[in-house]
Amino acid sequence: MTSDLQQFPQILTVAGIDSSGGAGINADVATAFAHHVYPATVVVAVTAQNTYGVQAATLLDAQIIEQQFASIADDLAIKAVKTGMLGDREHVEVVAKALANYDLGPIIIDPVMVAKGGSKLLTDDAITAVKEQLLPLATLVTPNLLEAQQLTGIEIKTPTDLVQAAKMLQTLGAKNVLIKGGHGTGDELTDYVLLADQSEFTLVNPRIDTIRTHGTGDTYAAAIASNLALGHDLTTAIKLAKSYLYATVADEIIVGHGHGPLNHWAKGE
Ligand SMILES: Nc1ncnc2c1ncn2[C@@H]1O[C@H](COP(=O)(O)OP(=O)(O)OP(=O)(O)O)[C@@H](O)[C@H]1O
Ligand SMILES: Cc1ncc(CO)c(N)n1
Repeated sequence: MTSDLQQFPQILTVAGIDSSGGAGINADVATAFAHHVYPATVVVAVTAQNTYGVQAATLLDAQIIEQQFASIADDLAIKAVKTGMLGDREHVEVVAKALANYDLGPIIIDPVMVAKGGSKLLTDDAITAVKEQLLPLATLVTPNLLEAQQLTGIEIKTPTDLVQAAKMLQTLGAKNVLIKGGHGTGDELTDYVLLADQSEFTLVNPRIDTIRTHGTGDTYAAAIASNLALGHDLTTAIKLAKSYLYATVADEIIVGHGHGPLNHWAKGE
């Protein structure tokens, strides 16, 4: 369905719900609202988790996932979409098929594999499906260091390895690549970006001394999607998202006893 009305900027997040509210769809929705962007959601998984870790997870039936996409596509005007926790091979395939079927704008693939407490959010046999079916659709893929290693088979120890891995992700079909450095060691964290035109840049920030980093990856990708929906180009969208993310980590709120959630009020706009 189309409309001539000037529609409010809308994004879609395709991911899992976090019962403790800090990661997954919950983080994406908070991020979108903080950007004055409207978030629609396709729920793939429901998790029982808290700031200590993930206690249980259930994946929804393919049929209701397909219907959520259809319902949204029939009515809303989605300007950018991001994926997060997809769970297993079957669900990666269902989501890839839907993303290929509907025009939802730029596609940001956050290839979520492991939660902060160490629980697996994607089965090992799904990694091939991510490579073969999701990466070719990706406007941007946003792996952390471990995910980049899993997807490329390249052990990332040096800056040269990082560039190699990013190039490999492009060879696998992702147009633009952002490898996040949150799992790096040292006082500075470096994200590496390789764009479709082969230009590159890094984003460097001091490591904030906090354990309250639940949902950083989700928030980053959702902020990029929100900025794209607002009309920013990809480079600007990434830089603004990084600045938003940094503020949400720096100005911590105390929720729970472990890896607590981010402060989505930090920018206060
Ligand atoms: N302690 C910290 N201080 C400042 N920035 C951080 C910190 N931890 C993570 N970040 C930033 O958060 C972003 C996401 O990093 P990370 O590599 O941890 O992603 P992720 O593993 O996908 O996150 P998640 O565990 O939420 O899935 C990076 O840009 C990183 O620099
Ligand atoms: C539902 C969900 N998605 C993603 C992550 C990773 O941040 C998490 N912990 N939980």
